[in-house]
Amino acid sequence: MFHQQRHRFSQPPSLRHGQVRRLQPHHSRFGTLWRPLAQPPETIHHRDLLVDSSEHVSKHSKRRNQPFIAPTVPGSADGFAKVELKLMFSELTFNIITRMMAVSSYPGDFLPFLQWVDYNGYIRRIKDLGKKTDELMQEMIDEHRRNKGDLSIENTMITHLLSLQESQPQYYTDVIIKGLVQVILNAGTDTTSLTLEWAMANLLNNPQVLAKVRAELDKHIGQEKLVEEADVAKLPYLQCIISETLRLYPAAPLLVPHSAFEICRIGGYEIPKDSVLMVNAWAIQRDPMLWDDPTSFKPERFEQGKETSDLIYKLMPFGLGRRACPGMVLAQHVLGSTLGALIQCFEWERVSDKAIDMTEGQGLTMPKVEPLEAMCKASQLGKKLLA
Ligand code: HEM
Repeated sequence: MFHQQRHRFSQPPSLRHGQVRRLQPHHSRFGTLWRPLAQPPETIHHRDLLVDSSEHVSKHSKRRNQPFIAPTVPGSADGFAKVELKLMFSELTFNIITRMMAVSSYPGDFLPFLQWVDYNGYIRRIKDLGKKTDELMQEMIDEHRRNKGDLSIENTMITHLLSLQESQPQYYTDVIIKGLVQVILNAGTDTTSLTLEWAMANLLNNPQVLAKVRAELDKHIGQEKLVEEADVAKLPYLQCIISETLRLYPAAPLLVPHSAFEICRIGGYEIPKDSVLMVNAWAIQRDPMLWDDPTSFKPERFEQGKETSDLIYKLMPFGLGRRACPGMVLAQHVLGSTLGALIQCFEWERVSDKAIDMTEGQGLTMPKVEPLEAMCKASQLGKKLLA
């Protein structure tokens, strides 16, 4: 019997790029926060995150007292349960980014903003939402100001920006800080959650790949402990799956527009000064001149020793050069540990025998037209953690 419920989960913030530290819960007036352990082993411990998610409430004040939500999928301990992954991944990445910026989690306040597409009253709605978003971000800043010196917020992005405001008040105004917060939110959430969705869709359509990565996880991590961020380095096939997903489904298929400061030559073409240049990474990453069997999902192509020459010029999901994505390392940590944990904790199947529809939708980022749903059943470790 399938359980048709929707579930959500989230994780703690990854820390600054490349920095991986173990977190411990700290109960403060902001709710349950996660702070680095005084003594590393330098890793985030997912087991610490498994806390009750049943109290997901919409009131802003109440949500603040809520701990992190973990991958709890009711029904999955007894058999296969249906789960909508798109929503889960959106909340997960949104929580990670907001916690990195401000510790608290604000998905309910922002989700309407992410879902504003509507035919009627478009401009008015955008203005209203812009105002609400601005108020919410101003509140994040004011709250940090009121609680200056509080250890629980000492390492958030907003705290660092406010300290820059003290030394350079003309530049780091509240408006600039809100702009930076907004940029990170926009750039970091959708991209990561869409990539997770594409990766899971590919795994569900390629059960042999899923079986192979499960074997890798069993061999290197086992069912006694949950995969941690630091373990991802020991899981080359999982990393190949992430590369292959980003090759076929780059979240920003045209990267972002670049402008030429000077005349330059690219691929034999002269690019006039001030031209706006769009790079079609999607096409380059599927170019039959560059890749064997380019449209097939084959993580093996990235296995050691293969595809090393010129890889940097033909695989560019994070862009290249000095304006390349600054969130790349963070994204890779989140993608690796989230996919690893999902594969370790659950068996996965499609909702029907039909292959998952991989049609790409439109947008600044590249969504999957059909939001991904799947059936999952808790593994031995999953059951233990959910118990
Ligand atoms: C799978 C996840 C992600 C993908 C595929 C991705 C991809 C990209 C791409 C293609 C660009 C433009 C690069 C260029 O101009 O050539 C970009 C820029 C950017 N990304 Fe990401 N990104 C991801 C995750 C993140 C995360 C997690 C963050 C932050 C927490 C982030 C923050 C940014 C920022 C701030 C920029 C603008 C950089 C600039 O203009 O100098 N991204 N990203």
